[in-house]
This record gives sequence, structure tokens and C-alpha cells, in this order.
Amino acid sequence: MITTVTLNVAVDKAYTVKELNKGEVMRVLQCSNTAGGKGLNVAKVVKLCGEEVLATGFVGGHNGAYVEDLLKEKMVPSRFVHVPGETRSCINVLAEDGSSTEFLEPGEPVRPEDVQNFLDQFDEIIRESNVVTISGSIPRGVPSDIYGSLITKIKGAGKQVILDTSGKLLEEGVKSRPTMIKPNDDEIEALLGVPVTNREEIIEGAGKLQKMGIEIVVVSLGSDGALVVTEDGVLQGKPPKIEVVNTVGCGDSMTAAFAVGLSRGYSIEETLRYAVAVSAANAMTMQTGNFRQKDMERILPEVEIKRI
Ligand SMILES: Nc1ncnc2c1ncn2[C@@H]1O[C@H](COP(=O)(O)OP(=O)(O)O)[C@@H](O)[C@H]1O
Ligand SMILES: O=P(O)(O)OC[C@H]1O[C@](O)(COP(=O)(O)O)[C@@H](O)[C@@H]1O
Repeated sequence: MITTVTLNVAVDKAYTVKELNKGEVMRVLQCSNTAGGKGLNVAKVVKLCGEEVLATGFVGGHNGAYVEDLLKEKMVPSRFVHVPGETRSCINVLAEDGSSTEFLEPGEPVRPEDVQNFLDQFDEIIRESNVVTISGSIPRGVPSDIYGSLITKIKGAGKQVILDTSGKLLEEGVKSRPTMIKPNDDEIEALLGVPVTNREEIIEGAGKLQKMGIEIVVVSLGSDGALVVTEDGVLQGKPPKIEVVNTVGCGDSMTAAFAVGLSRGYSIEETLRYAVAVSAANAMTMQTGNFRQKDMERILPEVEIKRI
């Protein structure tokens, strides 16, 4: 089973508008609500890939109950810690010029006893999982080294863990050497304290992180696909040109597909091909954390894998 950790769950709202003008009344043409927070996007995609999944984290209030219902509709099982604070909303405004403007609420604070309840149930969840993904931001009240503690527990139980976060949470988390991370160029720069301005420096930086004891370092490059650095070297996977509808959640789809590849014991090359196809297919639908099987199957053989 693949478990996805989402401490800062959200109701994701995608608003379609003609144009976005600051300071004006904007009429929304279409609104779509989905269970969000990066980890829940991962959970939905793992489910669509056909793997057994469990979503965990904190939920609260009416929005929290709504997220649980949205997950049930997608047949994604969940075991959340219920907290008094209302679960947040995140809004993504999609305009006709192709722009995407995101408003991410911080999330209501959680209490120390909520954090303890989460940790208490986590050991049992790890026993049932073979891969755990940890994604996104945390609400106030959660200690900034929590991801490090979770990674230490997961690795101590002999299971694999993917960490996809940023800033201080990533800095703290990498100290516990997760199996895989997915930093962007800014995050590599922050982790290593060196400038990263071009593809060569990205590869060099990712290589340094890999040598520090992180087995798999993935750097996604939008429409250029992704780079994967392991002890066997560097691979790039590039998708064919596709019709893009909404790229929000592409990174999460990639994380989900890597978790599936690890869980199924795919080679790193097979995993990269699959992850590029799944994440590119996610860009072809409006909903975050969603893809159509037929899109993914069409893209899969067209992903170009090259050793660098
Ligand atoms: N415009 C696009 N065309 C094709 N594939 C895309 C596009 N944007 C994203 N993807 C796919 O999704 C993956 C993750 O997207 P990216 O934008 O790099 O991540 P993030 O959402 O974390 O910023 C890419 O590696 C690629 O496989
Ligand atoms: O969980 P976080 O880090 O606060 O991010 C929240 C939001 O980011 C998103 O995952 C989109 O981010 P990406 O496009 O980078 O995948 C939203 O769906 C989500 O609600």
C-alpha cells in the first residue's frame, strides 16, 4: 500500500475566468472543487494508477468533512486526525490567456495534542505501507522538523519514502535522508548554498544531493520532462507535445507515479517513463490530481528517455 501524508489539506477550487484584472469584480465562468493539498493530489493519482492507497493528515470542520466526501467519490480511503480548526481552501484562477494564479490559504493552526494523535497512529500506518509520500506545507502548530521525524520512522521500518516539499521543511527533511526528493532549481540552490543557473548546474547540484545519501533525486522541468539522478547516473525523460489544459498538480502526479514505480519494483528508466506520461496526462485535464488512462497510454511510448 502507498500512504500519502498531507498535513495541510485543502479544498482546491479551480475558477475559470475570461481574464483576471486586479481591483475589478471577476465573474467566474466555471468552478471545480477537488480534494487538495499536494499530498491529496498524490493520493488521487496513485488510485488512478490502480494501486492501493491510504490518505492521512489533518482535517477539520465543514471543509474537512467535504474533503473526506470528495475522496470517497474518488474511492480514495483515508484515515485522518480530526481537528477543531476549519480545513483551508486554495483557489486557482485560470484565465483565457493560459495564465494560472494561485491563492493558497495558510491553514488553521493545529494543537500539540493533534500532532501527538497523528504520530500515535502513524506507526501502525507505516507497518501497512511499502511506500510513503510526504508532500507540501504544514499548518501552524506543527513543528518544522516533523518531516524529519516521520522519515526516520519510515526508514527505520525498512520502507521507502518520497519527500516533496520546500524551504525549511525540505532543509530539515533531507537531514533524515528520504529515499527520493523532487527539488526545483531554487530548492537545490537553497539546500547546497551554491548558485544554480543552468541545466549543467542543476545536474551537478542534484548529483551532490544524491551523494549525500538520497537514493533518487528528481528535478522536473515542466514541458521538458524531468531529470533523474541515481548512483547509476543521470536520465532525462521528455514528453511529446501535448494539449495543455491545467498544469496545477503535475508535480504531484509525478510524485504519485514515482511512488507507484517504487512500489511495483520498476527499473528507474521504466519509472521515469511512467512518471513523465502520468504527469503530462495530468496537464491535459482541468482537475488537479487527475488523468485519463487513454491519454497516459498514448503518451507512454512517446516519452523520450536519454542518458546524460
Ligand atoms: N506543459 C507540459 N507539457 C507536458 N508535460 C508537462 C507540462 N507541464 C508539466 N508536465 C509534466 O509534469 C511534470 C511536472 O511538472 P512541473 O511543472 O515541472 O512540476 P511542478 O508542478 O512541481 O512545478 C513534468 O516533469 C512533465 O512530465
Ligand atoms: O500543500 P501545499 O504545499 O500548501 O500546496 C497547496 C496547493 O498546491 C497545489 O498542489 C498545486 O501545486 P503544484 O501545481 O505545485 O502541484 C494545490 O493543489 C494545493 O492545494
